Amino acid sequence: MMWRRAAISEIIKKALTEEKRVSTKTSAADLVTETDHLVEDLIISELRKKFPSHRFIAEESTAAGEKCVLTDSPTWIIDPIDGTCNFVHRFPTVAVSIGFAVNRELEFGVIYHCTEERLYTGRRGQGAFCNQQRLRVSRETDLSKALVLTEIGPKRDPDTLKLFFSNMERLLHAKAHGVRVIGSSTLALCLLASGAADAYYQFGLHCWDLAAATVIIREAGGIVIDTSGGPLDLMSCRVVAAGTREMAMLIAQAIQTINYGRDDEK
Ligand SMILES: O=P(O)(O)O[C@H]1[C@H](O)[C@@H](O)[C@H](O)[C@H](O)[C@@H]1O
Ligand SMILES: [Mg+2]
Ligand SMILES: [Mg+2]
Repeated sequence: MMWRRAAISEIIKKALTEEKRVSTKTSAADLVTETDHLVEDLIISELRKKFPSHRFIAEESTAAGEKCVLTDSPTWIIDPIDGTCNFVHRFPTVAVSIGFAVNRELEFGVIYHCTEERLYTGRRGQGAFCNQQRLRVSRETDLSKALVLTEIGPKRDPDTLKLFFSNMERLLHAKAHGVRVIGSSTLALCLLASGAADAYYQFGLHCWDLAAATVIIREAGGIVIDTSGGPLDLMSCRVVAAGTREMAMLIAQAIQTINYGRDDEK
C-alpha cells in the first residue's frame, strides 16, 4: 500500500498549488473540489479490489446521496481530503483519513498529513504512532492550564455563530491558555493524540472526520466522548476529546450544544 499512499499524497500536493474547480455542499463554507472526488474514488476502488465484501462510508459519496449507516459489517470510513477549505486556499494543513470498523467497533485508523508527510496510525490494543514514533496524550487535568483545539463547522447562521463564539468565550473565561482553529479536524485530533494540545471539541464534524482519529487518540491514552459527557456516538456530529477524562468532562460541562443533526439521518 506504500506506493498508493505516495501516489495519493502526490495528487493532493500537486493540486494544492493549482487552480481548482470549487463547489459548495451544505453551506457556502462547506467546499468540495474535483480532487476530493478523485482521491475518494481511488481509495475506494483500491480497497474494493482487495476487500470486495466490505462496506464504505465516505464523505463525497454521502454528499452524492449514499446512505451513511454503520452496520456490523466491516466498514471503511473515509475522508479523502480533510481540510478542503485549507486545500482550496493553498493553506498546507490537509490530510487523508481512513478508519475501519467491525461490529460497529473502531479497529484502526490512518491519517496522513500530506504536506508534512506525517503518517498517524492507531490500532485497537496496539498503540498509536506518528511515523513509527509512539504517541502519548497530555496528562493535564486543569482547564486553566489547557491549550484547547476546535473547528468552526460549516454552519454560518447567526444563532450557530453566537453559540460557537460563546463556547470559545466560556473556555477563555475559565482561563484556558488558548483556543486554536487549524482548519482540519483530523489533524487537530492528531495534535491532541501527540500531546501538543490538551483538549478538542467540535460541533458539525462527521463520522469520517472522527473514525480514524478516535482510535489514534484512544491508543495514545486519551478520551473521546460525546459533548454531553456520555459515550461517543460516531454519527452524532459532535465530540469532546482530551488527554484525561477530567479535562474532557470540564470541557463538556463548559460548552453549550450546537445542533447539527446526525450523519445517519441525512
Ligand atoms: O470537509 P472537510 O473534510 O474539509 O472536513 C471538515 C474540516 O476538517 C473542519 O475544519 C470543518 O470544521 C468541518 O467540520 C469539516 O467537516
Ligand atoms: Mg473532506
Ligand atoms: Mg473532514
